[in-house]
Amino acid sequence: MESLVVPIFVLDARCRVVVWNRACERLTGVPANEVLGSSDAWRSFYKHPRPTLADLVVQGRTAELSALYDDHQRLCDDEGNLSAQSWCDMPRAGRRRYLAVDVSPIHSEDGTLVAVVETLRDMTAEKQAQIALEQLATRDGLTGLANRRCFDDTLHAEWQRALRQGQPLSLLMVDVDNFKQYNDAYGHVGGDACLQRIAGAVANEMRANDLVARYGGEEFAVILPNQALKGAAIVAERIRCRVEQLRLPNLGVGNQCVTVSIGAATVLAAPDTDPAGLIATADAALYRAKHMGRNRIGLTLDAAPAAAAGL
Ligand SMILES: Nc1nc2c(ncn2[C@@H]2O[C@H](COP(=O)(O)OP(=O)(O)OP(=O)(O)O)[C@@H](O)[C@H]2O)c(=O)[nH]1
Repeated sequence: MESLVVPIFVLDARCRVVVWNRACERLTGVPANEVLGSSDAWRSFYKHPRPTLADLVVQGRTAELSALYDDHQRLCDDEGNLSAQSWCDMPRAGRRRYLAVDVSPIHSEDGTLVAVVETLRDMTAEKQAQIALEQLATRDGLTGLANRRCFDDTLHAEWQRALRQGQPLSLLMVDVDNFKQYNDAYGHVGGDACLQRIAGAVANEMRANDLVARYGGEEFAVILPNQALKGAAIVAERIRCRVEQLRLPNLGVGNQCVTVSIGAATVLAAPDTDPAGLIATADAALYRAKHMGRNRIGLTLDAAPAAAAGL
């Protein structure tokens, strides 16, 4: 076990470390003589007290697996072997690592647990690649906001939730004013930088449950779950002000600064309606805001959904 290339440690039936091989020393940065005999294996992996997978098995606390690991499974041989994955702080190695760990209990002939062997695999590179792929699939490359696909999926999910819970759902469509002129004055690269500043300003106004996405081109969409039209209008006004306060000059339009127009709509989801209707209502409100001179908020004029949302 000592010279195996796979990092391994073993706990006895009182959670004391009885084996800590060289590969485990290399992975954790903790020499064997510091941990052998102690019940502190966790310190090599985590900043704050919590059991290792081997501790959980020794202590019969496997009910806590879901709370402590991103993912876990019982291996199919059904001899009590478990596998789990999570991020570990690795305080002594000085770098966070994503570890996949397997544990195998060892029993005496009479069935008494005598030790638990834990093997570790460093899956950091694979996990980072997976996160990067997920980012690519859901993020807009220019602004880092959620992309259109993520917006569509989230709106659908929030719609279903609003339907189940009978709560209002609001949507803002945010469109940069006179952006063609901006591009003409500053070039496409300048236009891109402007979109990034606006994306940052919009994202700053959001709460944890809201989603801000790049809907396309110079248009952003904001999903506000469980938000009535009055609240949506307040958020919209904050976004409008925030962008105005960036004071990004738009030389293409005289002395004006870059501004946005926003269409806001709210519905109470019902089985005979769909998210496309909410988008259309917010789009119509945006169109009115543009028509009335830009740099303003358009609220839904659709009496039916407004009334249904208790507004
Ligand atoms: N730089 C840059 N420009 C973009 C991008 N996507 C769309 N645009 C530009 O955004 C401009 C949108 O122009 P219009 O649809 O006429 O809208 P507008 O000039 O903002 O006018 P209003 O919306 O009526 O205020 C076009 O010139 C597009 O080329 C992008 O990713 N980067």
